[in-house]
Amino acid sequence: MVGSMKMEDVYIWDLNAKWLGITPFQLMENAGSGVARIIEERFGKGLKVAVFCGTGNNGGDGFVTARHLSFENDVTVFLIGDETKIRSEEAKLNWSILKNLEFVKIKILKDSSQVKKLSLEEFDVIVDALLGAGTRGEPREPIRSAIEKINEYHGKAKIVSIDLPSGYPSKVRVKCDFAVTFQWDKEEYRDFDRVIVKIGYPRELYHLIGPAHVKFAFKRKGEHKGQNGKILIIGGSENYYGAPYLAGKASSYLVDLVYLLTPERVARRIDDPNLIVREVPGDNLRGEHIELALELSERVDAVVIGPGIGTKEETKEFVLEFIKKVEKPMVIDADGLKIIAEDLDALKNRKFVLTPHAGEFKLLFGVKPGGSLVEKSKLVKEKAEEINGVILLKGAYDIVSDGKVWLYNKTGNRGMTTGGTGDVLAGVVGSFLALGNEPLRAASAGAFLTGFSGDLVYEEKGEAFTALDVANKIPLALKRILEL
Ligand SMILES: NC(=O)C1=CN([C@@H]2O[C@H](COP(=O)(O)OP(=O)(O)OC[C@H]3O[C@@H](n4cnc5c(N)ncnc54)[C@H](O)[C@@H]3O)[C@@H](O)[C@H]2O)[C@H](O)CC1
Ligand SMILES: [K+]
Repeated sequence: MVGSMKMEDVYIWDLNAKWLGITPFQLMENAGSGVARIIEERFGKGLKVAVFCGTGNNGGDGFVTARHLSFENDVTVFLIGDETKIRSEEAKLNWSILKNLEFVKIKILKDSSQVKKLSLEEFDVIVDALLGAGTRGEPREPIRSAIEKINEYHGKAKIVSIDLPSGYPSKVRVKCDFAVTFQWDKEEYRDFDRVIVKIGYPRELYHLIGPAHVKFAFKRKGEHKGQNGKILIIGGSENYYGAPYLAGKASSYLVDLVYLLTPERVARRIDDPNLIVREVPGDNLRGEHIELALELSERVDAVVIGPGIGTKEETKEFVLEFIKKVEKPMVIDADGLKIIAEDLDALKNRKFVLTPHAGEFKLLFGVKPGGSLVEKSKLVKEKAEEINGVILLKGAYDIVSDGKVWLYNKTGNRGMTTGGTGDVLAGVVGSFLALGNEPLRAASAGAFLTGFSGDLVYEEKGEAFTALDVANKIPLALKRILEL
């Protein structure tokens, strides 16, 4: 069991499950049949059952439960609300199926006066499918009266809530004997007895990075200029100018302001109006440029350090000093990784994502990742825990870990081995940091979005494409993901 889950995780798994092709119809069928099975296991058959349904998908689960219990039990469905309010396709389908059955009694109660008049003496079991995860605020009428009506029979009939006691977490909630909840034990659902049933999610969903990670990471802090993330890219040297440019280009699609700190000869080669280039004299960044770099870092939300920065002695001093002093979350990539490999202590109390490929991983940790996905993820998790930060190990499947959980990303293709896609990735991960995400989310979303952009380029061009193609495909990739 992977500990307790946050609701946000559940929404992410839901969305990624859909991306895998698992439909809400399957989930609702499995949910409702799971509840029916638990009821029959616990209370037998030949029961008089009342199923109280709302007009959301919690109610939809109730429709399915009623169908599964019908005929062998005497089932009455109470729809609390107007049937035209049933809105999801899956709930509508299950409602119409129910209405076609002869052996299910249906009562539609639209207002609370009708509900208050109800007597439920005859029922052995009352199923509460009024409200579930979609509850917003205190229960409103007529649902409220239905909750109060059910509670009149607490201790007389068996009361089984679907997913959670309706009304929860407000104090007006169903006093159920237990709730049947789905697939994982949400930490928000703690103070009631519950039975967990699986409803079709593959367990590996906990480890799969999907489009939902990008959707949640691409939150826009505010709609005003400059509130949507500012990033500083530090890189370039006498023999590399493309790397910092690619990282900056990728970032320019995701955040509002992109600063680029680079030696003058690199700066002269970059004439992209989206990038605010700050140059230092000479061929390489070195110790005397620390102050400028730190001063610039104060203006941004996140930093990417390493693309094309080179490994001259003078540059090593600059990189290590900067990493120790910077106050912002950062991505350390490429030559930056080679430099800190000599002094991992520089990472103490820092907030960072390392983005090594297998060779850089070996340089950092003395062991080359190999074997199965699980073996590699175990190694990445172990090293991430050791350095107390996030590692994104690039590969056919990228592996991301913060030392507590591990995730893998399947997007991307063979064409991505072209030089520079690592720089694009570093810029994308840095941008998600700049948008306010924790390192694990930033790395996960960055891996998915970069690979997905590469997949869109592959669809268009086959394997012969450049890293700049990948960077320029980010807007379309993001659009596709946000539409899912
Ligand atoms: N992925 C899963 O885990 C699955 C969940 N299923 C079930 O779906 C519900 C969540 O369904 P949703 O439609 O989002 O919301 P609800 O049915 O819980 O409620 C929405 C419904 O109720 C009205 N409403 C909201 N707040 C209130 C209120 N305070 N008072 C009165 N009415 C309220 C709102 O207008 C809607 O009409 C989840 O709990 C599971 O049971 C899937 O079926 C299986 C997979
Ligand atoms: K419920």
